Amino acid sequence: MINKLTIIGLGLMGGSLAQALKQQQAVGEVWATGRRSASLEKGQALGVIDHWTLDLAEAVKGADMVLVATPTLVAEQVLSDLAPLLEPQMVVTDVASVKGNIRDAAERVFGEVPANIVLGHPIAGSEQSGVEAAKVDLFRDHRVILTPLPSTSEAALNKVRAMWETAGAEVVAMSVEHHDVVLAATSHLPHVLAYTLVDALAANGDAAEIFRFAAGGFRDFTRIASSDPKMWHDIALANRDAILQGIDDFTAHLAGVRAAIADGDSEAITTVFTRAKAARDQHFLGQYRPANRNDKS
Ligand SMILES: NC(=O)C1=CN([C@@H]2O[C@H](COP(=O)(O)OP(=O)(O)OC[C@H]3O[C@@H](n4cnc5c(N)ncnc54)[C@H](O)[C@@H]3O)[C@@H](O)[C@H]2O)C=CC1
Ligand SMILES: O=C(O)C(=O)Cc1ccc(O)cc1
Repeated sequence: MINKLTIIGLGLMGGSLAQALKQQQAVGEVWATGRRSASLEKGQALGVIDHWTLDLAEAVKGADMVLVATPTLVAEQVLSDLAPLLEPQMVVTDVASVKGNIRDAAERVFGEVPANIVLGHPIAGSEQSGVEAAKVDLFRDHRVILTPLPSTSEAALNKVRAMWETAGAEVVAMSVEHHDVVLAATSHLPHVLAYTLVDALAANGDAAEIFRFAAGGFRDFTRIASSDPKMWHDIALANRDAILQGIDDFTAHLAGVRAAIADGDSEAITTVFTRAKAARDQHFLGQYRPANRNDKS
């Protein structure tokens, strides 16, 4: 049971968690704070939160759980704003899509990351944002990755784990480094590709004509290009090295496919397409689960 949950940055993530915890009667009161009153007022009107204030100190006073749910680069700043406000009972966690930059920011602020700060990332969401897009079951049957550090207390880790399990998620733990490499490949690179594909097509010729004749595949492939550009700007910079590696590996692979098409090399084209179909079908159609499979979306 959480007595007072404070959400810093009330949007899709924070709002959905608040709704899930309230539905399970697993939280006493939910407070939120942020830069502007509009989303906070909306959250209160929707019944997602009980109280709000623009004053960070008032918002977190007496809280036993603080959720940092701002865009990724803002979360770095929020951790340092929180430093003088930490109380012994308080557990602080976050939902940012990249973990290394926040861990590094916390080390700069605190020296060693305090035992009661548990970094985390729900692998669930959508291209929508804002508290009005919050969904009570957003995390149900999805994974949440926690990236505990040697300094993290077992009690704080268990409290964050229990919170996400109450929201219906399956919690897995991994290192910060592994998280950032895996998510660069499975989430960050696909978003970069979707944004770039749509931008390239829209810039090149008659965009309206292209979108008018787009089939379902184009819609499926590019849905995530409707995601919040500010959020993805932050992710691109926060996980720069792993994303650059992903772009380079992908570019080399694409060059191989380009060459096969240019050469009319049926065997090479068929090999790549067949291998990709088998890999995707095996994973998503559940025909087999690799022993080390440890992420799902
Ligand atoms: N949207 C998604 O599908 C997922 C998002 N995430 C991560 O969760 C975090 C939040 O994402 P969403 O809830 O989707 O975003 P959102 O845009 O719905 O909510 C973010 C909230 O933070 C507030 N905010 C912005 N700057 C602030 C500041 N300086 N101080 C206080 N509040 C501030 C915004 O006003 C907004 O209310 C991001 O770090 C994102 O990378 C993680 C998993 C999935
Ligand atoms: O919209 C989608 O399909 C997503 O991929 C949502 C998402 C966005 C950011 C994350 O860090 C995790 C999940």
